[in-house]
Amino acid sequence: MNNPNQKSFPVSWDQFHRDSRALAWRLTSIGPFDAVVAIARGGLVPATIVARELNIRTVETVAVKSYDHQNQGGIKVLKEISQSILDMAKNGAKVLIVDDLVDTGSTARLVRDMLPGAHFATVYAKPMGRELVDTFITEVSQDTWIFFPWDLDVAYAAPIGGGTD
Ligand SMILES: O=P(O)(O)OC[C@H]1O[C@H](OP(=O)(O)OP(=O)(O)O)[C@H](O)[C@@H]1O
Ligand SMILES: O=c1[nH]c(=O)c2nc[nH]c2[nH]1
Ligand SMILES: [Mg+2]
Repeated sequence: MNNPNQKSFPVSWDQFHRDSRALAWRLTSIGPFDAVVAIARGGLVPATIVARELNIRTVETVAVKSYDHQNQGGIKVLKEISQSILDMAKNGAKVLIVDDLVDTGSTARLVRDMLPGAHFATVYAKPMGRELVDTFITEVSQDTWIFFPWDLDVAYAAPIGGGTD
């Protein structure tokens, strides 16, 4: 269930672009990478930005679903990593896995097992999953829900001091 004491961290498109670029900067000293694997859906946006900045043209997806809105359900792999990428990795290619965030770490654990030698990068990380990520940009507390720009709309905000404007 949604936790009423949960803090919220809304992220704008502009901020997400800047944070994803910062991730790309941090990865320049670790690469070069031969391929990117984006964890769909949330990892698609940062993976596109990172692949563009690092000039990586081979982009693969693995689709994992763990949450229905803010509720964590059973984790499901909806699309596996293609055999050609698994073969590349086995033959020594450097593969970068990208997701938007790591929370409990269950998605990261699952995908890391598919590509044990790959570098795992996320834009945001919560403490429970942080150890599973090789590179991330911003840590938020475990009781914070990150609202991504693709899940948001512009809406009226009541004045901080109460009442209406
Ligand atoms: O560390 P965890 O507790 O596993 O949570 C992190 C995962 O949860 C979200 O994906 P979600 O399953 O909501 O699917 P989506 O990417 O399609 O939004 C997010 O994009 C991460 O992939
Ligand atoms: O949009 C999201 N924000 C989060 O904080 C989160 N944690 C797991 N899955 C998540 N999705
Ligand atoms: Mg996801």
